Amino acid sequence: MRYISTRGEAPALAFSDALLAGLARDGGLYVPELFPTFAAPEIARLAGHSYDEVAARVIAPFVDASFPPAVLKPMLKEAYASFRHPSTTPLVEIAPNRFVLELFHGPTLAFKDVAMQLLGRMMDHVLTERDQRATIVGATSGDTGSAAIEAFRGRARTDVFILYPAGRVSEVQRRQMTTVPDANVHAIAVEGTFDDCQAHVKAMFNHHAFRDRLQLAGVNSINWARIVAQVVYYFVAGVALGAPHRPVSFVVPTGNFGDVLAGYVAKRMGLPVSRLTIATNVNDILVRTLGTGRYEVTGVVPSSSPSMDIQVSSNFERLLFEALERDAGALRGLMAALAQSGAFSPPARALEAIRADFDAGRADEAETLATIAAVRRDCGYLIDPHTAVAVSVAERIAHDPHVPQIVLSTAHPAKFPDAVERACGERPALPAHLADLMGREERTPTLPNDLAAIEAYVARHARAAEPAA
Ligand SMILES: Cc1ncc(COP(=O)(O)O)c(C=O)c1O
Ligand SMILES: N[C@@H](CCOP(=O)(O)O)C(=O)O
Repeated sequence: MRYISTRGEAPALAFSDALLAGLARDGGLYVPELFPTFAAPEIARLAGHSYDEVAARVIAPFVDASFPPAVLKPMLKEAYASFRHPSTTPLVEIAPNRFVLELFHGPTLAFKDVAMQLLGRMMDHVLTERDQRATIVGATSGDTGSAAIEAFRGRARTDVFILYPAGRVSEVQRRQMTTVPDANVHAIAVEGTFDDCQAHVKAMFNHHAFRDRLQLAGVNSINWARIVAQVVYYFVAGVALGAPHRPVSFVVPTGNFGDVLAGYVAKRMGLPVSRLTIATNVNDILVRTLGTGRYEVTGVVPSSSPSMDIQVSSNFERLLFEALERDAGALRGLMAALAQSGAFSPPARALEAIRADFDAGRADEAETLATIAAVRRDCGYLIDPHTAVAVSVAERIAHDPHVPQIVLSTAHPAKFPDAVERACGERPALPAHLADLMGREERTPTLPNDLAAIEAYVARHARAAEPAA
């Protein structure tokens, strides 16, 4: 399997090279040359296997010679051994034929751990094979950062620099990043929004001299390995609820579009997915795009689901590439319009292709908080604000009641105790391994919203230019 850039002007790479490359050198995102497919009997045979066994089968067609089964299988076993639930990603029925897929049983209490626990091991493996170091730069609206820090802390071959928007993540999220004492970890507060942080990360990749000198690598969902690891739980949940013998649908709390894109990939691989519903908070650029046909960036509005306070939805580019029938020139045109005027209008046939697979809905603040309260009252079940956005949309979107509807639960409620308490009067406690989080010492520089200042900081603290130990 080779990986090509959505912008069509970067060299095609093998999996391990795409894993370390992050953003393609033409500014695009890597995608597989083609989507591997599973026939219905192969999908049926996934039933009854553990999470890591299913992962080994789903991921195998995407990787290269660095990850033969003898490497990949134990790596997956070890990655998911850190999850606190024996099923890794269990399903809970909250209404007839409506299920919550709990993705937050990993070490940092968000769905990002599912991919990041694997990505950390994969990168370390390739860097060791090549006797290389890397400087990881990432942007976070709260959860990618802590998951990446947890996955890479203390690793000899990597330094991790995470940019987060100052004052725009929850206190638990911030402390999960800023209280990690390992010397290779740098959690940096940036005086801007998540979109600013993500733009700085992409700009560092597009600054080729800087990128090469520091041996930059990416752990955001610009990294294809993140997407692949997330495809697994769509198969796990779908098969548990009757696929391939019957279709299932998914409702996905969405910001940067990595998670719901993984659902689309699962569908392209043969999982019978009837609908993929994009659920957003008031930062609803994707809902507006599907509704009006115009992708138009407006200002970010802070919400009680801060991880989804995103306007520039990075992975939408991968979907557009597919919807444009992989016409990289056409995609470059849309991305140039976005860079120039903050907006573009996909051609009608691309929009039609997107609407054939996706629905979209949004939940405002009142709806989100009311949903937390209602689910607690009616089901005795506590959900976080991101999950609540999706449950709220799931309840309102047109849907075939015979098709199981799976709502992705992307974070543990204890990551957002203030919002949950405001909604239902109950303050969820952190699990035992984080019980003393609020008392731990923080370490976090604040930098201006300025690329040069951020690059200077990274260059001063990264060890990548030194020879590997
Ligand atoms: C808790 C939570 N829910 C939902 C999302 C949105 O996921 P994505 O960015 O993959 O669309 C995020 C951020 O990625 C998140 O941290
Ligand atoms: N919501 C995310 C934003 C970054 O998304 P990613 O999937 O591209 O890493 C976060 O919590 O940081």
